[in-house]
Amino acid sequence: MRLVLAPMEGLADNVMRDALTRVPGVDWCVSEFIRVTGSLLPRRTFTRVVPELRNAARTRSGVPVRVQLLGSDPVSLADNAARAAELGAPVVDLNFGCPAKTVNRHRGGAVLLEEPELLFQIMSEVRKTVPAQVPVTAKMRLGVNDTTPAIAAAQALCSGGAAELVVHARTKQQGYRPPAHWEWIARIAEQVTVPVIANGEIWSVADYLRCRQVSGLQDVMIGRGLVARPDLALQIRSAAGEVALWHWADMLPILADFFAEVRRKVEPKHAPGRLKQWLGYLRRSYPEAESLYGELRTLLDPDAITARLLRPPAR
Ligand SMILES: Cc1cc2nc3c(=O)[nH]c(=O)nc-3n(C[C@H](O)[C@H](O)[C@H](O)COP(=O)(O)O)c2cc1C
Repeated sequence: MRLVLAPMEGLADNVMRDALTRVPGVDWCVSEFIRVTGSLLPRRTFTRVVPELRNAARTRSGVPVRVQLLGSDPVSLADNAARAAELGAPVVDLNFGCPAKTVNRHRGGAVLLEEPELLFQIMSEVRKTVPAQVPVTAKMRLGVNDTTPAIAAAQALCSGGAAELVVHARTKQQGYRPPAHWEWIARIAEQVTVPVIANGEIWSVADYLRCRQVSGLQDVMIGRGLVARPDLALQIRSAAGEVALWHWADMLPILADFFAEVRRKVEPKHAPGRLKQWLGYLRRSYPEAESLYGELRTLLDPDAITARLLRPPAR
């Protein structure tokens, strides 16, 4: 079983990846996408989005981080993929799932799913250019407005040389609206010869088990579910899958460190917002997060927030 932290631009940055991988259970992370628009990007662009490249492409807890690129031009994607590999990316991942309007308008992300020939060209050019020992993988949705392109897109990516596919089981039009259509992951997996990883709407062990049953796959990528429940991978790994192995008190030092890192790396005016963003997810899983989230409205002084996080729980 492989459990992966999903790439999430603006949410799972390196500070969040560091925090989430302090809880055991995640096999690897995928970086936020690096947008490739035609030129060879400077090395600093890669290390800005993926600072882990300076740490042998690992989070502080030693979990590998793969580098994700987004674009539509085969040659410049290939050149930038080769640069990512040269900088130490263990795997280069290509994003064919982004639904963002500006990205799609510039022919990137999910819209390319309707162009299997271009998908093939991109993947083969990138595969040809990146050193053979560095796998190239892809992340896709099921289509743009409907699922018609799903199988052809997956096959094109695999024929082009993708070593693995992550399938986010929704179309672009479905955005992030539940449910995720895991049955489509099974259909795709039947039609390709590379390993497939299931993705979409796994928030609990029960969701994982249902996804496994419907998709027929053990390996999953989890995004928002891990932000909301940082021990979800650990729970899934626990034999019964029902015991909470991580408690709210275990989260507090991680939250305090996360906030300290955010204060070091993010503009001060955005720092409390970042903590609030995470607490917004955590309160789905931990009732204790609710009061902290409520207090943040009045508690905008960063030192007070840190002190509050580290205060021993009331008896
Ligand atoms: C805030 C946010 C940002 C995202 N950014 C990316 C991204 O940079 N690259 C990518 O391939 N997918 C991105 N995604 C999609 C996720 O990787 C994942 O496919 C999606 O959230 C479904 O998984 P989940 O239900 O487990 O969250 C993003 C999702 C969210 C919510």
